[in-house]
Amino acid sequence: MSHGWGYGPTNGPDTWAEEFPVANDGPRQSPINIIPKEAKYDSSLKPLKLRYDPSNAKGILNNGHSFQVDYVDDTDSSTLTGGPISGKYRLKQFHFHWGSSDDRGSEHTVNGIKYPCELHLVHWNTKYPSFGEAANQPDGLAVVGVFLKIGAANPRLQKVLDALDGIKTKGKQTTFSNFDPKTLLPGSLDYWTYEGSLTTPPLLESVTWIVLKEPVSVSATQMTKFRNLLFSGEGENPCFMMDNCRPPQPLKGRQVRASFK
Ligand SMILES: N/C(=N\S(N)(=O)=O)N1CCCC1
Ligand SMILES: [Zn+2]
Repeated sequence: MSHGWGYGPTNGPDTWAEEFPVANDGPRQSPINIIPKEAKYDSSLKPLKLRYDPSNAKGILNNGHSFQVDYVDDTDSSTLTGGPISGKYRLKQFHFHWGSSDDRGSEHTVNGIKYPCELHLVHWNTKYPSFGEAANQPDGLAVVGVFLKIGAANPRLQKVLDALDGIKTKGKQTTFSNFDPKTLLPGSLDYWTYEGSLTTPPLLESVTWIVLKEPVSVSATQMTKFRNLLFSGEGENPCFMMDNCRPPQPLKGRQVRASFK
């Protein structure tokens, strides 16, 4: 039975370096703790431009580590441009990380504060022929991170949450169509940005991180729906999906820039 990486006591983030040495040795690992007072305002940073075609949504999958909503990425109809990046990056998928309780779950932290959940919108640089190729390049990926904060129920999340009953166990997927992830974003697109990595194995150091300053709301009841997913597959011992978050990693001299004063 393959052991495989995960978030448990025997295969969690502290063990990943055994198979993926970059976990400990890499100069640009993610996530990080963002200290706003140490971020440098950069007036050359452009506004983010996110243009998504809702009809590109194609499915929702429980991948055993999180769940993801996948997008058709064979044209430039759903893209990220502007911000800290050059050129055009195509939306590949979005997914979330969350905790076992409302006091933790995000991967990035702000002044050491953890949010209960963090949304990641994963994009790849169209100067490369595919996501797989781009993921191995230092400027290959751009991930927009959005914090979710406990408050009023977020109606924009509901369509995603209502689909989770159909993908309870690892490997399950269903169709998921007509969804614009722009609706999940906060009113302000102010952001912090730094050069980092995937936060899961293979931890490739190919991500330009764009972390939005303003969180969006999620209710405690909505959070329970995330935690009702299973890491485990059908017929396996059930293991509820929660705390699927890597802790902040050493900054190793990196500069975090801010798009706002
Ligand atoms: N770790 C990842 N994204 S993340 N958590 O760094 O945004 N991914 C692994 C394969 C596709 C995206
Ligand atoms: Zn992620």
